[in-house]
Amino acid sequence: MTQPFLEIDGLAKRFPGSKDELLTVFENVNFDIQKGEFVCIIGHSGCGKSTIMNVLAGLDEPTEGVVTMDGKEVSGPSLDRGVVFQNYSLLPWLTALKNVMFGVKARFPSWSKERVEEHSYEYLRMVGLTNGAEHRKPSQLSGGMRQRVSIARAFATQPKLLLLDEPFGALDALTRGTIQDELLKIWQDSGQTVFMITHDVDEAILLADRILLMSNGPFAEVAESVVIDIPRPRKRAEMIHHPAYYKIRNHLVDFLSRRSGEIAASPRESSGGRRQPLTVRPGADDEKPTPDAERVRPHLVSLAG
Ligand SMILES: Nc1ncnc2c1ncn2[C@@H]1O[C@H](COP(=O)(O)OP(=O)(O)OP(=O)(O)O)[C@@H](O)[C@H]1O
Repeated sequence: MTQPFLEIDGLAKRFPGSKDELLTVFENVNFDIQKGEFVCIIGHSGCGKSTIMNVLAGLDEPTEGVVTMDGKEVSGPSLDRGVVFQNYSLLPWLTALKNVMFGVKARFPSWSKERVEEHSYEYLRMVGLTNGAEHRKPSQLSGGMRQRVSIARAFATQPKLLLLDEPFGALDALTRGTIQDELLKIWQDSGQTVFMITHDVDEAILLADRILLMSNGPFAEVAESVVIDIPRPRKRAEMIHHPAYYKIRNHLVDFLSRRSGEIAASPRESSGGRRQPLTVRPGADDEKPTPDAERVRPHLVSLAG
């Protein structure tokens, strides 16, 4: 078997807690991502999604475990990994265009200024920011516009791995839909690998090949890897009629509303082995009608064996 593009092996993160105790946010987190995959991660607030993303970005170190990308251990940030945070992280003294150009110049140092500008402008156009907004500084833009600049900057640098931390949270529904479509186009054309945090199950089903589900913290785990068996290209309006759609959706909602807490409350295994998430295909068992959510029996396949 070929080595996965991204390997997360035995990851744990502990912070100093109250008194002398350590707060274990998550531990024994193991999963792989193949080259070109689009993977979303969902879990309740505080389970450690952003911490995992920061470790993948090389911006934070795990307490235990290793992340390997393209066969090399991740240690520190790299232009091969582009990050879009919830809080934009733009350079306040530069215009929107110059913010994007800054990233592009660093990524492609041999390009001429004209090429850098043209390329940056193209990505700002994709996110709908070329009507004068490109010459404004972040303080002169709305929150949603700033977020679009930061999305354009990450996409324009064409990293091998795109890390997106709730990138569309601040956008109105219409803009969000447009940028989701652009993201899918860019991803499909570029063969980039995407890892994205979202709280929106419909967004995750629309975008992802697989959705990782995290149980509640502390001691959170990546419990399941849900395969989205809905063919591409996916269109919002048509996708909801696909037989797999509500089975997947029910499965995700059931996990978030019930099982994420049950897993957290159950005794932890102390086997010490590399615990892989269960691969679940709720959409694969579509021969029998399933009239209500409670009766959906996902087809479970364990990767652990
Ligand atoms: N520097 C830190 N020091 C102490 N605790 C921290 C630190 N950073 C994060 N935490 C704790 O780690 C836990 C996980 O935080 P993280 O931001 O990764 O969660 P999340 O799943 O991304 O949450 P959200 O969905 O709300 O963004 C939280 O309990 C948080 O308080």
